[in-house]
Amino acid sequence: MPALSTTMGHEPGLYELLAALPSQLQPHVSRPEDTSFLQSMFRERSLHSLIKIHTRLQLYEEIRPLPAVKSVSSLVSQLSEELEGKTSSGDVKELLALLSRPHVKSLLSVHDTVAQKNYDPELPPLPDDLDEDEDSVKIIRLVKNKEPLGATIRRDDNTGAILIARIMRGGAADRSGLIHVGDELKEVNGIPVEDKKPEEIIRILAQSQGAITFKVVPGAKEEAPVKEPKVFMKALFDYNPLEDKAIPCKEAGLAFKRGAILHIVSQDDPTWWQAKQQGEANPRAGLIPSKQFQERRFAVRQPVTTLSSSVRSSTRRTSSFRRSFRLSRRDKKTNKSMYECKKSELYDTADVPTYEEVTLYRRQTGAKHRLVVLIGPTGVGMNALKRKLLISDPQHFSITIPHTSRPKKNQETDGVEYHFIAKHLFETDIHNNKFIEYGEYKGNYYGTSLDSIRSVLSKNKVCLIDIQPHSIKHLRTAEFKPFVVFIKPPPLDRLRETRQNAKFISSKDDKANGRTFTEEDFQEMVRTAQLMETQYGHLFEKVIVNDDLSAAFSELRLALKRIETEEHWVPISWTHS
Ligand SMILES: Nc1ncnc2c1ncn2[C@@H]1O[C@H](COP(=O)(O)OP(=O)(O)OP(=O)(O)O)[C@@H](O)[C@H]1O
Repeated sequence: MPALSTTMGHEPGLYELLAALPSQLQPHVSRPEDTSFLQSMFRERSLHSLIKIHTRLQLYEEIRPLPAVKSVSSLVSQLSEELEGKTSSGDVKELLALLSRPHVKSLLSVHDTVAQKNYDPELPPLPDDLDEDEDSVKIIRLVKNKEPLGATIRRDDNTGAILIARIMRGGAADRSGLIHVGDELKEVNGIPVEDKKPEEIIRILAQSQGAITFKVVPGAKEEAPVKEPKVFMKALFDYNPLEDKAIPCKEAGLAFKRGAILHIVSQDDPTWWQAKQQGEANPRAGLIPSKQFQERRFAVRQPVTTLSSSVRSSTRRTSSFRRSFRLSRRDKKTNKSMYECKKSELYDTADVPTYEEVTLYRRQTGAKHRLVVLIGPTGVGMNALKRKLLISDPQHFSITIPHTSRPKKNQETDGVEYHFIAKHLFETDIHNNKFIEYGEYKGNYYGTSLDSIRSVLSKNKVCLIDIQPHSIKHLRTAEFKPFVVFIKPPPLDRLRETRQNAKFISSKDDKANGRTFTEEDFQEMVRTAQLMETQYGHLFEKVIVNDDLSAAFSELRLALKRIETEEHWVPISWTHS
């Protein structure tokens, strides 16, 4: 192929690139006819001309020429008039002949249009014989690219008219500002829609490409310009409009995952809100089920399997290390009852995971830290992670001191290993809801009190606790602002590999009883983790898979650093106490 001309001199690189393109593209082109097509395309004179124009335009961008006069046509007609009487000179005759040529006249007129920036088309005058009573009809032309138009339609039950039901915020229809809710649709691309079903109209729209013409009768009241409300919701469930039978228009729906932050731009419709996903570039809002509607739908569904939330007894004593008291210590006798299916349990509608209103929050320097709550199946490594955090920075991290009603041993100090209190006082505290969790082991009570958490937080330290997931809701207050981290076991093969030498009970006290993990332990761990995630996943702000312990620790450390220093989303109710 001959080298392309580089005589323009401005962009030799571009010409060289064009010349080199066919050989560069060679490996990607399989058919010979495609190769010859490419070669002839790059040789094409019009392409070369386009490049020249492009280069010139770039030059103009830099110099930006300004017109000397705005109306050169009138100047020329003045000049022609003055020269009319002096036609004796041959030059004057030639000039007059030139100036009167249609091409030159058109060129001058184009110059004036550009100089005056007069680009608007001239509209024909309105006819004089307009019927005042006739509905004013608007003809609207929208250019449709790949994105949907962002409007939904419905048939009016009384009149049978096809009306615009919704305009999606930020969508093509909304951006045009020409179509409004309540407008009556008469025609699409010249096809009358009165006798058509909404689905048929949608099909016509979907099949149309490029410019679409609508004939509409404007609705009675124009929508007042709406200010986008600043409501942000955290999604507590996964949503896929394509699987939702109730949504009025699947294409208009917005899919999202649990944990997504949604900017709710319209709550006008009590059933279908409009929302945009925070942090996503798409300017068009999509339909999502409203909180109320989603709650109603969920309320009729029963959870298949739930982790029991009522087990309060038969627990083992926790280790001296584990001061944050936890009832899930695996005990062959009690384990079954803790995780069994409770089909009879009524689903608490307050727990229906739909949306939670959130706001951005940044911890002020010196303000109390958020309470760090680790959740996970027994044996997954919560203690190991807490221990690593404590060792990494003992001035910064701390754990709670549990209460017990058992007698103090000689080597123990009250308020160090435990707060030792009498049984009847323990029972009074249980009665007064002073414990976040408590249990009984060999006739003695053990428990973690809310005050023990407060005590750590008031020292301006990060308090680390691990609790049963059903206890989280009692801590979800402005006071504690819990940061809930789910410690998840890796897949079974990785559990077997990484826990070969690990002891089930990790504490010093229980070392004598420590044994290695069995296959049953691993399966139980994975199964429980799945149940926890299904039932309480919406409460987890962070999920860390504890495969390699050091990696899990680094991930946890980083997450904790972030919530201490960076802005992040928290429930709005936590910020105005
Ligand atoms: N990623 C890991 N790789 C290998 N061993 C691990 C890992 N994480 C934890 N372990 C080991 O597994 C055992 C159980 O861990 P740990 O006691 O921290 O679990 P836990 O979640 O606190 O359970 P429990 O609630 O029963 O106390 C310990 O011996 C610990 O050292």
